[in-house]
Amino acid sequence: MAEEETQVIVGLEVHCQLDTKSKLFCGCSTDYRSDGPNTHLCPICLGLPGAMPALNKRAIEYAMKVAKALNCEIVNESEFSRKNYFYPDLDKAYQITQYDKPLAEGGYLEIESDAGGEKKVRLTRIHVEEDPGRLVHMGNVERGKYSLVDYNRAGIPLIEIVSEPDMRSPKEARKFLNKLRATLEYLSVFDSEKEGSLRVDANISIKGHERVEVKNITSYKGVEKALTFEVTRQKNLIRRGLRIERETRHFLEGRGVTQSARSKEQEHDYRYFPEPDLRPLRVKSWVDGIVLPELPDARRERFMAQYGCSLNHARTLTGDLKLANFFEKVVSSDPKGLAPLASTWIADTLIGELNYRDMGLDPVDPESVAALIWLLKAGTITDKSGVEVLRVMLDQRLKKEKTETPDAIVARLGLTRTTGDTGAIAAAIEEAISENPKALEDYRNGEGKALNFLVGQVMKKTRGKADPAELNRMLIEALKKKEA
Ligand SMILES: Nc1ncnc2c1ncn2[C@@H]1O[C@H](COP(=O)(O)OP(=O)(O)OP(=O)(O)O)[C@@H](O)[C@H]1O
Ligand SMILES: [Mg+2]
Ligand SMILES: [Mg+2]
Repeated sequence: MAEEETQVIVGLEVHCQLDTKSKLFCGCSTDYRSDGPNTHLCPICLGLPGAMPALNKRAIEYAMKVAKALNCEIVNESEFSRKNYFYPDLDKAYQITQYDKPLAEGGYLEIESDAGGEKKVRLTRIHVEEDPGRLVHMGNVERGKYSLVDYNRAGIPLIEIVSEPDMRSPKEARKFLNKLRATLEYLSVFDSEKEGSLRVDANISIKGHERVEVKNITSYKGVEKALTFEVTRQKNLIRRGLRIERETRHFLEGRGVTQSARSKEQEHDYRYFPEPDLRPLRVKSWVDGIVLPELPDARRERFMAQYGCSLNHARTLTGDLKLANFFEKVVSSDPKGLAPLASTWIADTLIGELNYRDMGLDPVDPESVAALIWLLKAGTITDKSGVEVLRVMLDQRLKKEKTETPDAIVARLGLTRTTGDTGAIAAAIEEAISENPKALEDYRNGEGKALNFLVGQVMKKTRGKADPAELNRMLIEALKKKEA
């Protein structure tokens, strides 16, 4: 099939919990995760007869902050509606949401496109709604033995951000979500670390064919995986000349596959009508009073200008609020001097080592990393030893052992660079050459790889402490002598 015929089209509906103290229509605390199920309830969030909702002003301010940051237009008048459906996660049998008059329309979010460079993903709308309760299925969704329900989550403020179908691959969808998460965190309206704080319905089609909606994916990686699975499934059907059904599917996280769900409710099944207990919302005039903080794109530009970061490093560092703050703390004692080393060591090495350990940034203190960068900058240790020190630092934190300063680790492991100690290097070179006559021969026959191999051997013998430039120079000299 030609590429044009297999063009992937993705649009996302993203539900984000707003990090308010109390729920959207009552005073119940939203901080329920550490408490037992069904402990943060009142007649309003339970929807008992006669209970009257009262709108949380802070939630609307948060939603407007997001709308402004995403370049949306706040409408003159928006409205809450009741979306009626029967499902055990909804004890009052309707959800208060916004339907034909959402809070905000239009807007866009810029992401790094697959083709390279920035691209705008247009947004359709942002609306405010209450979260339903949480169902815990014992067994899987389709064939569970029974389900438990926790209404603590019922009534927590959500915004739903609906994108236009502007993404062209699962990877772009992942980029969109990462950028959105970063933006929400910079705005201090969202806590991505809270379980279930972001949930995605991912719509995907192949150009010219029906779209499929994969509902309620709860992880960023999950969205990319579910979409990747769908691309393969849909392309296979098309290749075999079969039709793609317009349907809703579930993502089975453990198996990495999607599965057809019961047929999707039609819009009229929801019997939407304006919520009679809430007045229309006229808040457009608040927009001018909303002051936005520095957002990820602006911070990225600043990191490049102020610290000389490469585009990729700046992207990585500012793509996460905590990481960006961490970087600025690390370089604070000498921004110009430390930034070049700190960019690579944090954006590449530290992130790599953290991911490898499935570890977050929280246990790592910027002071220790700054101390390590100073050692590297002063030339006290080699890059190779730097990695070793970093690994020890991370392992101590991961295993909750007593932590040592980088200097203490260098001293304990004897990692100080053996520069000037040419005797030790020369001895290691002699050893390496005599142990590897084949490499010597290959080198004589002009094989460049042999030199790299010998460098590695000498490095090993000096346990990475030798200055790489010095080592290289001395090794080539020694090899030349042997040739003569
Ligand atoms: N051809 C398409 N391929 C992939 N995604 C599409 C396509 N057309 C529309 N979409 C996306 O589908 C989503 C439609 O969401 P919307 O909430 O408007 O309707 P819905 O899915 O029918 O309703 P519900 O809120 O009940 O899920 C948007 O994110 C849009 O970008
Ligand atoms: Mg929707
Ligand atoms: Mg949808």
